Amino acid sequence: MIVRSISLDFFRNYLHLEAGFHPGVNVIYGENAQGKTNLLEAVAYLSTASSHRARYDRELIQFGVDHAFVQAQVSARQRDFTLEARLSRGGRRQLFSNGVRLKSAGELAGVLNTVLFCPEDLYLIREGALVRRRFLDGCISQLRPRYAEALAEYRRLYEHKTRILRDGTEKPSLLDALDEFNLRMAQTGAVLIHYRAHFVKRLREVTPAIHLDFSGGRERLELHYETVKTVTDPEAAPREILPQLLEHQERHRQAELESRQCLSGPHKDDLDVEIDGKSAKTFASQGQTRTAALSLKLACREIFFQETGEWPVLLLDDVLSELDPRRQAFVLGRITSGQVFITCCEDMGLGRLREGKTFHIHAGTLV
Ligand SMILES: Nc1ncnc2c1ncn2[C@@H]1O[C@H](COP(=O)(O)OP(=O)(O)OP(=O)(O)O)[C@@H](O)[C@H]1O
Repeated sequence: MIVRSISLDFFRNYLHLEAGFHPGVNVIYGENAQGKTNLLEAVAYLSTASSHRARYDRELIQFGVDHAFVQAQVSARQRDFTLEARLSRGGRRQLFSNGVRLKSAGELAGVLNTVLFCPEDLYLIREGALVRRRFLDGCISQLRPRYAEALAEYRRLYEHKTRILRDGTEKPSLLDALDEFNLRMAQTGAVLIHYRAHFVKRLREVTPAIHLDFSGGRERLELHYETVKTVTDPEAAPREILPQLLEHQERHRQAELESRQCLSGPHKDDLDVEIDGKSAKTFASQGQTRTAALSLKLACREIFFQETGEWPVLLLDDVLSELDPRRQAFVLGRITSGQVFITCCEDMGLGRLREGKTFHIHAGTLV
């Protein structure tokens, strides 16, 4: 899939931008705080309807303005699409594909897939479980619209149940709804566990070989999906997982009431990474955890290709300058096909690696 061009209005620090891209490598360089990441963020938004660094859509709208528009011409599945996002400070965002309003964000991923890689991702292994869950959720949501819907539903239920537990002591009648919320969370949670287990299975097929190659044949990487303890087979059908989740909830009922927190469910899942049989989070060096994080991201890109038959658009935001020359060479050697956007502070001559185009961004304009 290829983003042929983009047009931005009032998006972050861009008053108006029109840019045509190369199907190969697009290097975007400029000084700090000029709008390089904002441009990648706009491309990513058209595939996930979310931003890796904004909590709310309104953060993407230019200061002092009420609306922002992002539009791109995309080629995918041998067809051309015009994808558009209209953001509004007061109202709901609207998404369009070829002028037709989309019902859900998941429909964008049916056209455009992106894999974004930024310096924070280098801490994927070291940080808490939340970042690894986000990594899994981001990948699976793009591949499986049903997962994205279940995830959104689970988040809504989680927020609601948390409020019930928090306010239940002062207002005991709220607790009457607890059983209903437990059942719905277990039903939706079973779907999440099933999809996560299958995606981790794919990661286990692809990532170790990349990591072995990356570490010069020295390190063996293993991945384990960790979920609710009572689930015996996370790859099983959701209906088989459901009673096991209900059992876990029941066992933790009292503890949830006492702590006023949701303690049972896949919102505590983790992806455990081991290098040579030892937990990478606890024992691996900084270099090893970086290599493992890069391997996971590159594996994700390859799984997208296997699933869709097309390379997702790769967005490398400032990540190359964070890597030593050997890791830089490995990453660049691995991405010999598909469209890539690379941001950096100076023209590193990366465009010469493959055919491409170089853009100089200054103060939200193309120089
Ligand atoms: N909603 C907004 N409206 C206007 N400007 C914004 C908005 N959000 C962010 N900015 C500004 O956009 C500018 C550019 O941000 P961006 O993150 O794209 O920089 P960058 O070129 O990637 O820099 P760096 O190399 O430091 O990562 C910043 O100065 C920031 O203040």
